[in-house]
Amino acid sequence: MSATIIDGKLLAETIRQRVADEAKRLGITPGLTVVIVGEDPASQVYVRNKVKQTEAAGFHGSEHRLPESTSEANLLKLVQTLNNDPSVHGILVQLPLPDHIDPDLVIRTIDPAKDVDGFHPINAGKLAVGQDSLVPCTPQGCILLAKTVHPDLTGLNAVVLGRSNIVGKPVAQLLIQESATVTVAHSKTQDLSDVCARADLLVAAVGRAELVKRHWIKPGATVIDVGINRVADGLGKSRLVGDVAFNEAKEIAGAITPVPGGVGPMTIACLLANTLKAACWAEGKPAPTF
Ligand SMILES: Nc1nc2c(c(=O)[nH]1)N[C@@H](CN(C=O)c1ccc(C(=O)N[C@@H](CCC(=O)O)C(=O)O)cc1)CN2
Repeated sequence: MSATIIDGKLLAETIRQRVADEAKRLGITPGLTVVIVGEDPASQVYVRNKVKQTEAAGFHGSEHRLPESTSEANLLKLVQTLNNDPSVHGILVQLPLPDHIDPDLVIRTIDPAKDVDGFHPINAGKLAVGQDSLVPCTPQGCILLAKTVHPDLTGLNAVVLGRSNIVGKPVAQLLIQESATVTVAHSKTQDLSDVCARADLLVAAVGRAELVKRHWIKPGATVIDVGINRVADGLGKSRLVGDVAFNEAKEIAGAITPVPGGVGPMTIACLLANTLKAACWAEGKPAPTF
């Protein structure tokens, strides 16, 4: 039997609409500023889409496009300026940054109350101890997608494949908050495929194209594929694939997210939700949840 395909594009549209409606109801115009350094083509597209979708939600969106040669000091100065600008509720510095800039230092310089990526150590710490915080967007998206299949994640055996600060660790924290039983697996895990094959819910966030094969998946499991890997299609062009070998996985999984059209679109929808949350906090209004 073939798995249910979880439609991330559709859910992202629904979330974006709800976020826009809530902002209107609250009488708030959230402001998001996106900073990009350099010419990475994929980043250019993501930033364009972020600003476009921000404006489509009725928010104020702006961008700073800086040349590859921008010094770390100048980028930090810009972040400080944005920290001090009351019309900016959310600041996002697009990753990856050029090699001469330390991303951790940049992230630590963003005011945690405006850190709509949720990457600042203060926000990561709050998430770890279960305090309300700005939560990283892709992990939030993973949970919302998983909940379309399992509205209650309590007691599910969840395996998170990947341990990055941006996806793996926060997804694991969110799943713990949802009372799932969580295993974090990674490239050094022994019997990796067997560990994954015990999961009722498998979140693949390892950044390796089509690593997860059919026999890594428990029959009927829900598979959330975070990977976005560009590979050659053999015809001189390229195509996007996830961390899961989708065609074989969908024959055994109960439900699965596609790539593209799964987790990716949820990242920007959750970014708008975080921007509204930051704006509500700044204006002393209760922040809605989605
Ligand atoms: N500061 C940040 N940098 C980066 C983040 C992030 O959350 N914050 N995440 C990724 C890139 N990213 C957002 O920035 C992102 C990636 C993918 C998508 C998306 O919608 N993907 C589509 C396919 C798009 C395509 O054709 O290339 C999909 O999966 O359907 C949105 C946002 C790294 N940097």
